[in-house]
Parts: sequence; structure tokens; C-alpha cells
Amino acid sequence: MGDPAGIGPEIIAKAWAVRHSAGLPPFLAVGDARAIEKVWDGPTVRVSDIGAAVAAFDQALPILSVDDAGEITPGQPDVEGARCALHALELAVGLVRSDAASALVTGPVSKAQLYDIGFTHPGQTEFVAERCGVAGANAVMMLAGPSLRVVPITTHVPLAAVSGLLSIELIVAKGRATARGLCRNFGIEAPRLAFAGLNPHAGESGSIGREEIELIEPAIAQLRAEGIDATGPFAADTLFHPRARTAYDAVLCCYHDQALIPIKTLHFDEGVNITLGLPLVRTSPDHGTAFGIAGQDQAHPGAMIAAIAMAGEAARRRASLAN
Ligand SMILES: NC(=O)C1=CN([C@@H]2O[C@H](COP(=O)(O)OP(=O)(O)OC[C@H]3O[C@@H](n4cnc5c(N)ncnc54)[C@H](O)[C@@H]3O)[C@@H](O)[C@H]2O)C=CC1
Ligand SMILES: NCC(=O)COP(=O)(O)O
Repeated sequence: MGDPAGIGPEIIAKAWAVRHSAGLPPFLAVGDARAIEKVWDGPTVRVSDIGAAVAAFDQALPILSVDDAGEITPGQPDVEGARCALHALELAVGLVRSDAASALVTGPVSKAQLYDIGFTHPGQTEFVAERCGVAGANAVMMLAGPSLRVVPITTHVPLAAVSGLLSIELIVAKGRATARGLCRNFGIEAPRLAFAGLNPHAGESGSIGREEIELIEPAIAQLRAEGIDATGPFAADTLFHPRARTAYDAVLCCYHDQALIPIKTLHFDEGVNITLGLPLVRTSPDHGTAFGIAGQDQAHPGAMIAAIAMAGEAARRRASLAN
């Protein structure tokens, strides 16, 4: 459910309300049931296992309730809410890791609130990866919309640290995991990866920065030697217009905003955050807690609906690959 004071509860309820027209697979919410009941007056049912959730899904939104969020006031996050969000995340990861559920869809959490309670991971991506025993470099944050998929190679780090964090090994690891993830989760058999440069004009042959020559080009060469269709580095400013987007299946970007500005500009109400490289399927709406509108019935559920739909499709595709 994410932070109980954010818009997570509302968009889950709104997704349930359109479950038939959106063709969503059965799902249950994990979190404090009161957070949903405060912002929505539709039918809910508290369940204690997945079987009960599936049986109830048609009639009411099933909730595996973690009743420990304290006083919940939409728009006003606090420490108890952050602890409840983390507790719910841990429970939900366990349900999927144990195969009781087929996929994990996380709600938006407040990173600042989580850091305040001692959360040491940059985000939920790295937390879930660790719980699955996957090294951070091999877990890929992909943001996907109908006409664009992007991957930030570095994620929640200060911009000033990006250049020092980029390495040939990291770029190759992200490229490999992205190619494999596009195949397993999206059914793209020979994915085309484009790499963005870090510097203006992709470094202008080294005169505006050397990361392209020293790091990105050698990484692309290594990926190509492994049979992966990797191209670039391209100047980031001309990578996202409609014609450019027909030439690749995903763009790997050097830092967070280089990737997230184009996807949120194009697909804010339908963007999905999917973690590649995990043994399980994890998706999330590609937006945050939106505390400023929580509890006001203003939250658009589109990205949550798309995240649930993508999780269902990826789980089905992976199951068919395994058989
Ligand atoms: N996957 C996750 O858990 C994510 C969590 N966050 C967290 O969210 C918190 C707030 O971050 P912000 O940068 O303010 O981003 P945000 O996405 O929460 O809000 C940015 C703007 O978009 C609006 N907005 C967001 N989702 C909306 C929706 N579904 N319908 C209508 N309007 C919507 C908000 O009202 C606000 O004006 C931060 O603490 C951040 O850590 C941010 C991104 C992803
Ligand atoms: N901006 C994307 C984002 O914050 C995703 O974070 P998380 O899914 O790793 O928690």
C-alpha cells in the first residue's frame, strides 16, 4: 500500500473499482485497512490468506491488514506510518517469495520518512533486490510506458556523485540485466538497447567530458561482444523524440532525471516502475506519495492500474517460459 498517509490507499481502491473494465488479475492490498477506509467508501474485506482474497475479490477489495499505522491523517506522514509501510512491504515480499502470490506491486513510499526510521536502502528497488539475494548492480529500475522504456544506471544518488559511480562493470551489468529482463517480462526476444551519453553532445569526441570514451563505449563494445544489440552513446537531448523512439526497445541513461523526465513527460498517468533482474515480478506506479492531494479524491489511478496489469502480464509470461 505504501505510505498510509499518501495516495497509495486511494489508487489501490480506484484500481479495484475498475478491475473488470481494466481486465485486472485478482489482487489484495497489504497495509493498514483503515488507510483505505478513510479515503474510500467502497466494499473492503479483511483477509488472512491469498485463498480468501481470491474468493472475495469479485465482491470487495481484499486487505491483508497491518493494523499498526497509528493515527492516519491523509497528507500528514509520520514515523508510525513509515514503519507500517515497511512492515507491509516486508510481508508482501514474503508472500511473493514463498509463491503464495505471483507478483508484487508496491505503493508509493516516502523515502525521507523511511530514512528517518533507519531504512538504509536508496529505495524499494534495492530493498526487494536484497531480500531476493540479488546484488544492486544486477537489479535494474526500468520505467515503462506505452511508447518508451528507460533505465537509470545510477538511481537515488546526488548528481555530483554520478560520474564517480559510473563504471564499465556497472554499465555492462545493467545492460545485461535489461536485455534479459526485456525478454523475460516483455517477450522481446532480441532487445535493442540504446545508451545515452552523460555529457552534452555525448562528450563531443572527448572535448566536453570523457565518460563516453572511457566508460560507456567500452561497456557497449563488451555487450555487443556478448551478442546484445547495444548502441550509442547518443546525445541524450535527441534520444526521445518520436522518430528516435522507434529505433530501440529501451534507453539506458546515466542518472535518474535523464531517464525519468522523458518518461514522466510522456506517460505520467500510465508509467510503471518495474524491477528487472529479480527472481520475482515487482512493479510500482511511477509516481510518489503525492501528500499534497492525499485524501481529496484527486489521485489519478492510471499508473497503479498499469502497474497491476503489467505485473499480471509479466508473471504469466515468466510462468510460460518456465514450462
Ligand atoms: N516508488 C515510490 O515509492 C516513489 C516514491 N516517491 C516519494 O514520494 C514523495 C513525494 O515525491 P514527489 O517528488 O513530490 O513526487 P510525487 O509523484 O509524489 O508528486 C509530484 C506531483 O505529481 C502529483 N501526482 C503524483 N501522483 C499523482 C497521481 N496519481 N494523480 C494525480 N497527481 C499525482 C502530485 O500531486 C505532485 O503535484 C517523496 O518522498 C519520494 O521519495 C517518489 C517517486 C516514487
Ligand atoms: N523515482 C523513482 C523511484 O523513486 C522509485 O523508487 P523505488 O521503487 O526504488 O522505491
